[in-house]
Amino acid sequence: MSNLKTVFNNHKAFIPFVVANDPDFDTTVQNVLALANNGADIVELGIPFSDPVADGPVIQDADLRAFAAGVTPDKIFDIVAEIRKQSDVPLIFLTYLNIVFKYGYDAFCKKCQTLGISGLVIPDMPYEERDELAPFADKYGIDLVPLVTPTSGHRIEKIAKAATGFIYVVSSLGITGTRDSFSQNLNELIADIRKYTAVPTAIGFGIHTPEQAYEMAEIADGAIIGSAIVDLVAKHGQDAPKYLGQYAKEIRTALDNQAQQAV
Ligand SMILES: O=P(O)(O)OC[C@@H](O)[C@@H](O)c1c[nH]c2ccccc12
Repeated sequence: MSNLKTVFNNHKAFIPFVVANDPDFDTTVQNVLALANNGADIVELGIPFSDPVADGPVIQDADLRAFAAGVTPDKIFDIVAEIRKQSDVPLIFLTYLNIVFKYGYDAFCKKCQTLGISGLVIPDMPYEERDELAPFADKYGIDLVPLVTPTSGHRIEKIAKAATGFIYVVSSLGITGTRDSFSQNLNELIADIRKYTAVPTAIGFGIHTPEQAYEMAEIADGAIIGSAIVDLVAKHGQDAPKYLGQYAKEIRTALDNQAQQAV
C-alpha cells in the first residue's frame, strides 16, 4: 500500500489532473510543480490515449496536443523523473488499461514504484477485471484506485472492500467536463461506501469553482479537478504554470475553509 491514504489525515485533499506532455514536456513538469507548490495534495497525471471513452472534448483535445508533441509512455516516465528531482508530491496516473497491458503489467508497475507513482486510476477496468493487474500492483506497492458512480449500486460493497489509497467517486453520469450540478445522491453514495471501508473518498467530474470544491468537501474527503485545469493549459500554453498556481491557491483556500467549518 502506498502513501496516498495518509494525505487525507485531518485534511481535505485537493487532487488536480493534467494531461502528461500537454502542451510539451517542460510545461508539464512546471504545471505539476506549480500545482504541488500551491496546495495540491496528489497530482493526477493523465496518460494520453487514442480512444479515451470516458473523456469529454477538453481532455480529448489535450490528448491530441500531447500526441502532436510526441508523447509515449517512456517520455511520461521521463517527465515524472524530472518532477521527482524537484518535488515529492504524491502522484497517480490516470490511464486506460490498454496502455498498461501493452507496456506489460509487471514492467509498468515496477516503473511506477521506481519513480514514486503511488496509484493508478483506470476508468475502463471494471472491478471484475482487476485481478489481472492487481497482483503486479500489490507486488510493487501501487494502489488501484477504484471508481464508484451513482449507478454502482450493489457492486459498491465489493469495490469498497478491495479499495486501497482512496476511492474516486464520480459526481454524475457521463464524461469528464465542467458541470453546474451534480448527482443528487452523493451523500447516500458516500454513506454507502463508508459502511464497508475507512478508505478516504474524493469526488471528481464537473468540479470547477471554489464553491463547488467546498460543497464536495462537505460530503467527501477530497475534490478532483481535471477539465477546468486542462482548459487553463489550453488557453495559456507555456504560460500555464502561473495560472495553475493561482487557481490551485483558490481551491486550496476553499477546501481549508470547509475543513475549518467542520471542526
Ligand atoms: O475533467 P473533470 O470533469 O474535472 O473530471 C476529472 C477528471 O478530468 C480526471 O480525473 C479524469 C480525466 N480523465 C478521466 C477519465 C475517467 C475518469 C476520470 C478522469
